[in-house]
Amino acid sequence: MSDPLLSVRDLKRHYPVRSGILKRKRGAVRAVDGVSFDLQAGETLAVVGESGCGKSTLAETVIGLDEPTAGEVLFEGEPLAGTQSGGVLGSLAGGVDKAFRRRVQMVFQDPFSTLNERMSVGRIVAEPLVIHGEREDDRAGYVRELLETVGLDPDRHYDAFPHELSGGQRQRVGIARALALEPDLLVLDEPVSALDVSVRAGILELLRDLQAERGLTYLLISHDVSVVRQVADRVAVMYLGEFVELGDLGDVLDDPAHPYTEALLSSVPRVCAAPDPDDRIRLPGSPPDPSEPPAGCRFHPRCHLRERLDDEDAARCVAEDPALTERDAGGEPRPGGDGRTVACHFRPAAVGITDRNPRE
Ligand SMILES: Nc1ncnc2c1ncn2[C@@H]1O[C@H](COP(=O)(O)OP(=O)(O)OP(=O)(O)O)[C@@H](O)[C@H]1O
Repeated sequence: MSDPLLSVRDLKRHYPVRSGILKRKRGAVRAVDGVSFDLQAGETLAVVGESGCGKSTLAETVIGLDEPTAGEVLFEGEPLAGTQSGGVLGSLAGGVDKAFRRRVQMVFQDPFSTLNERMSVGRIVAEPLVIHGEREDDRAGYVRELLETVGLDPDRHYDAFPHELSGGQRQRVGIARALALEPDLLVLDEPVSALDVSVRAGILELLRDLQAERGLTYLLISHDVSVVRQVADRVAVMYLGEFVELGDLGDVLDDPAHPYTEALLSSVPRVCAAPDPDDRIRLPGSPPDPSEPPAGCRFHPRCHLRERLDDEDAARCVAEDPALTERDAGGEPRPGGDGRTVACHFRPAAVGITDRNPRE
């Protein structure tokens, strides 16, 4: 396998919590707290998790919109300034970073707030070209081509303003703008969650077609497992700033190995049938405060599996922070390979649990 397009190593983004007149630092919100992954060219990795688990912070830190507290981001094997070996992000100066800024673009969640209402569609899509001094000779013609590529009508939409467009059309404008500099990697932050259900399928189909035609690589951020299922090749499940499971789409979604993944999925309707309410795993309470994550496994206070462990094993969940370790498809530890990784000390089979649902 060739080198990954993007590698993220132990990335952290902590926001200081300050209080008092002197605004002294009292602690830190650990929004992203030691995340690592590789992204191969042409693949889609989805990051899924509940609201507040750190997905958007991860996306923004990876793309350089936010400054990492620690860790490293490598693009085609080269570390970026602003991550561990490069110093402060404000000085994005090196050649790698200039290239990175062109080759990595973001599609934002809300096409209603991210398009400049005072600019025409043609100007919005051309803006990255203007900033980078690109295609001065035939900018308008190229922008018209881009509009066609994303399913808009250049004759109708080039001179239109955002308020004249539907939500789906606005998101198509956002995608055209992101494509203008011919990037390799698109970071898609909840690309359809602000849209009506009826237009979501069209946008997801467009993203799939663009990937097939242009060989694009996607980092998809979503809280919606049904969206992830339609687009992703691999899935990372995020909880309280950490990845708890990472693996191929089918492995993770059809046979989750981490109890949090099980709980997250048990509330999601399958394609044909809604889940039987009695089969759901109920996640008690809400996620803990990310400025004071629980000791040991961060999921342990809400874990349905832990309730079924004997005292000695249950104490391990509180005492030890499990690392993401390699497992085989059945969730058992294995020596090496590039399969799925899971951060949990236990597998139900290993502790004699066959029915993981704690209802009875
Ligand atoms: N600028 C900031 N200052 C302080 N805390 C922040 C800041 N941005 C995010 N946070 C906190 O970091 C944690 C992760 O937030 P983030 O927005 O990344 O989560 P998310 O999974 O994308 O959630 P959502 O889908 O609701 O946006 C949250 O507890 C949030 O309150």
